Amino acid sequence: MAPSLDDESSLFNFVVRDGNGVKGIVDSGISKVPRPYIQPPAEQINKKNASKCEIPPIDLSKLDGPEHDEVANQIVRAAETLGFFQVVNHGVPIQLLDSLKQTAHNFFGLPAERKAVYRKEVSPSPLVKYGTSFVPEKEKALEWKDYISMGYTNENEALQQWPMECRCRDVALQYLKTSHEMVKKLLDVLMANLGVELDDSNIDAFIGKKMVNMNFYPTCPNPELTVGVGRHSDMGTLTILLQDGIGGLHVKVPEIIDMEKKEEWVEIPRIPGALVINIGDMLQFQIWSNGRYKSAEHRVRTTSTKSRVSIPIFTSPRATQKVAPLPQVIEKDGISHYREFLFSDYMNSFFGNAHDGKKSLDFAKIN
Ligand SMILES: O=C(O)CCC(=O)C(=O)O
Ligand SMILES: [Fe+2]
Repeated sequence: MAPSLDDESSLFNFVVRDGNGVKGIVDSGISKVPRPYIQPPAEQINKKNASKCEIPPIDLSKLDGPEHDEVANQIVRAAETLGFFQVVNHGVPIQLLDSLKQTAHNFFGLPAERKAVYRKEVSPSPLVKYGTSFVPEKEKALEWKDYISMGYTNENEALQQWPMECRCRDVALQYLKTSHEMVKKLLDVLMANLGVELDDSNIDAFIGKKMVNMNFYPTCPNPELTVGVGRHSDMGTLTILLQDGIGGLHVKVPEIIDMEKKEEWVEIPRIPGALVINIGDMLQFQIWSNGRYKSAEHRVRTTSTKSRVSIPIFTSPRATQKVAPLPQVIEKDGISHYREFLFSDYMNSFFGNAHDGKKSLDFAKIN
């Protein structure tokens, strides 16, 4: 039944509690966004303001050849400046990227009751969660996004617990497997630059946990008033993101001395076959690198023309991992900008609050 969009508590129940999501609102045939989705003016995104981020994609296949050092430098430089870059020839089959996008559209196209069984409160698995917005109970304005997330620590668990609906489990597992070598290579380069050698004994401390999300941003009648995702940085180590041809991922150029457009929002261009890589808070490495690598603030604009999907893999330490700036880095810097903490405490703080730019890092900052 169509919700009464004027009554905010019945709208909330329809979207969040009953699992209809934003998709349900759009399917009910609205011509303007309901009030709870209208962002305060400071958070609204003016499309005309965002210029394209012109940095060319990095060819990862060259890491294995004579141009290794040059490519490694490009990766380090990107991590130290924008905190975002794109890669091509990354080893994930292009056909699989197409299947992932199609699967995401198929899954969110299912009737609400088939998706609602994975809502956190009723999900048959603690690894699998279907939801909408980010932390709807805490947000002043809701985000125009539905998602399903699938946590991964080992293959058996994933095979048994991930949803088989629309082949979600199979394509997401393939995505994880075929991207693992690339993640290792990127981490290897970024760690080597900090003086840390990555091997089988320490890699889990950095990427022992992974999560594949499928994000769905339905068409929005008033893109200028809403956000798909509000300003945030990712909390983990490295994020690998597949976006489609719609666009709308905006990144804030950090306040650093030698880059044009600082403090401005730039849009990450859509490059067919490319994957977007970004640095998360841990890696900001911010923490492990003592702030040398940047976990950039980003957000997503909605559009009125077509629904958009994106499929990130979030890599992070396991919940029980202690995290602090690396001794090799402290020795060089002579000062530590972050205290030691348990990763589960950082996660609780991150998921316990609405998106608020880079405030998440305050949890660990030493002032
Ligand atoms: O959809 C996108 O392009 C980005 C999504 C994002 O930032 C996130 O899920 O953390
Ligand atoms: Fe993000």
